[in-house]
Amino acid sequence: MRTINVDLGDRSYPILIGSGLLKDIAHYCTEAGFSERSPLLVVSDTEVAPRYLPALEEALRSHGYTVVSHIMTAGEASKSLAVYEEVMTTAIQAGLDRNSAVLALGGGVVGDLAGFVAATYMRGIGFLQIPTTILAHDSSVGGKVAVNHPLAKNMIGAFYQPSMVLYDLDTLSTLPARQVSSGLAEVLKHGLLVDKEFVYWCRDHAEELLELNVEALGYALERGCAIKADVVANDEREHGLRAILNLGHTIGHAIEAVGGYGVFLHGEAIAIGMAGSALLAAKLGRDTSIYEDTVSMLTALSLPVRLPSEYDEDELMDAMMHDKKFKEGKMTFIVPDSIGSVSIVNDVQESLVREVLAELKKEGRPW
Ligand SMILES: NC(=O)c1ccc[n+]([C@@H]2O[C@H](COP(=O)([O-])OP(=O)(O)OC[C@H]3O[C@@H](n4cnc5c(N)ncnc54)[C@H](O)[C@@H]3O)[C@@H](O)[C@H]2O)c1
Ligand SMILES: O=C(O)C(=O)C[C@@H](O)[C@H](O)[C@H](O)COP(=O)(O)O
Ligand SMILES: [Zn+2]
Repeated sequence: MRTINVDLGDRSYPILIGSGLLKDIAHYCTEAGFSERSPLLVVSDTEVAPRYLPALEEALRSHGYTVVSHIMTAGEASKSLAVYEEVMTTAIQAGLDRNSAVLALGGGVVGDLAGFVAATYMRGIGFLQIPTTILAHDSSVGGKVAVNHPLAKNMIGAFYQPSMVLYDLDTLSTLPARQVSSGLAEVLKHGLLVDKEFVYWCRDHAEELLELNVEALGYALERGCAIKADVVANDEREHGLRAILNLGHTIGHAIEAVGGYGVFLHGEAIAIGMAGSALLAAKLGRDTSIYEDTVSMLTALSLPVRLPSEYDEDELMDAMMHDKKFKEGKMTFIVPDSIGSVSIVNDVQESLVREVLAELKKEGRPW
């Protein structure tokens, strides 16, 4: 088993990555301090629950826990205030109390929504993340929990750390290929931020990663989680450094909101956004090889790097004005300086962003 600690003082917690962890769920709940006298709420979705929920419930009940489960429709469209209210109704009807906990069994959609329920039910109860997608190595760590507003991603949320992240690699074997690539976009992102060697390792092991080779995947998730944990430990509430985790997200979130949630998967939208950030880097005087390398690595992971022509640039610009880094009338972008190093650039000219969007729609090299 691989263990990474998220170092946040009295809110520190471990990320456990390994095979077969779910059968010991009751042990981990006890370790997290969850009481057997208060009901637990498991939140999952219609793809994950049939595969992994019955065994999880049984393992908890056989150790004396009372469990109630809420199964939401799979997909990004469920990350909404309406579904949040439905889960809250389940929690209230099941009699969850202040010593209860929410267990998020699923990908980032389940984790973000269930975490927001945990953060707000009776002003905060216990929370355990059980990620089942590659992408969720990112979403389960760091405590950003939220639901979407139709006009902007993750607009309604909180910072609320889990007590533990329990990453059972066995669950990843049932992921569809498109979800594998989407998750690898955020793995690559973590490398692009701070670790050039890891980026090239990802490129060299792209095939193994896409085939879900357990050794390669275990290492990639451990490295991705470790990079994220380190950034979060240094700037939990995004006063500065943490903004780098948003590489590709200014454009990516706009694509998700404008196209409709779930049309492009989160990792796919972020892949196009990272290609856009690399184009912006070139416009700001960085080496064009950053764009070439970024695009070739995204392509190796079967990720999109082009924006479909029907995406309206005015609508995308409007959506970007709702980005959380749009402050005091200024657009901030995370811009690569080289592979494995980025800067936070404030006050990016709107005209440059429009040029990037136009070029993202074109086939072939922009120069
Ligand atoms: N909180 C954060 O810091 C953070 C970080 C990154 C992304 N996010 C959010 O995460 C979300 C995307 O996460 P995601 O890609 O995991 O999406 P997701 O939760 O929708 O999961 C993707 C799809 O895979 C299915 N699935 C999940 N596990 C499976 C398994 N083991 N086998 C078969 N199918 C499985 C799901 O049912 C879903 O259809 C976005 O909403 C994004 O904004 C949050
Ligand atoms: O944890 C972070 O910080 C991130 O930015 C990670 C992102 O991958 C993630 O998509 C996050 O939800 C975006 O946050 P937001 O504050 O831009 O909504
Ligand atoms: Zn993301």
